[in-house]
Amino acid sequence: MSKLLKKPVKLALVQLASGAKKTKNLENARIKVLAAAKEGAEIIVLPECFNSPYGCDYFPSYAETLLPSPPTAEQSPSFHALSAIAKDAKTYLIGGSIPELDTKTGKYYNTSLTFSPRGDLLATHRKVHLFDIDIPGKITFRESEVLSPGNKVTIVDLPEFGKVAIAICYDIRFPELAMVAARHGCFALIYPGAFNTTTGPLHWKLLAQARAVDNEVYVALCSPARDMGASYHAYGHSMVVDPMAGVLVEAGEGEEVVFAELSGEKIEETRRGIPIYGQRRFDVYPDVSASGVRFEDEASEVKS
Ligand SMILES: O=C(O)CCC(=O)C(=O)O
Repeated sequence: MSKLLKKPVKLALVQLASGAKKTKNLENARIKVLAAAKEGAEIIVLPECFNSPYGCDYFPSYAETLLPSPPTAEQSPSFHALSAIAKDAKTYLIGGSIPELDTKTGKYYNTSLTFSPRGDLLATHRKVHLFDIDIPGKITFRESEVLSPGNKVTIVDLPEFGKVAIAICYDIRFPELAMVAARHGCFALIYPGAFNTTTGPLHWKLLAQARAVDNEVYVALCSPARDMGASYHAYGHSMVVDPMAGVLVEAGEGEEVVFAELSGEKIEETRRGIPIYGQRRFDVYPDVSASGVRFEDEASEVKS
């Protein structure tokens, strides 16, 4: 038996087409997740900002309150919808992300919620690295004008399988976060994400393969479907990459659900063949995963 992934698992990425109506997005997510569960998926992932259009202008009006946890249905319809979907699907559900307002501090976050097959909240990840870029003539985006960053690495134990790390979109550009998670025993790094038509073609697959090859783990990226009528054009191309950096599955641009089988043996085989885990030279450079890593949020109510 593999130490990292106790048994093979079928993962589904739901590349959802989200529009302006939150209730419709939640209902669509429900239909697609239940259908993926029927196909045998045991871990199902939704995209970044799956319940709203993506963009700084939308965060405040779509934001929901998650604390104190559990929130009421009025405070967070998405929390309750995701919990019910996971319970009805009887699968783990990594609920993409939603805009969150912490009413105590007045701060907004881009937040991912993970639920168990019984509908219990297992983890909350607030996007750690905010998407602030400026590529003249192409794309300027400043999440930090509205959002605040999260401040922890999020690792979730799925007892019958093993551990996964959850991070959001721009977080994938930071190899330290992935490295820390992988070195703490995750079999997969899962990123709900909404790249765009400028950086997507250049970096989406490259980053998925880079994080996989750096760490010899599975990497899964789940995007919204592309909507050319929206103000932000998501890249699509949700994908799962294996520990050897091979692309197992890649969606197109429209609404689609893709599946991949993950096995612990593939991780072991990769690490036997290219044994970097025993070859690191911490006498030459420091082990960044060894100390100073934060796994708990400062706000103690935010579940790790
Ligand atoms: O890193 C990129 O190019 C895109 C990131 C992004 O879209 C996001 O963080 O939402």
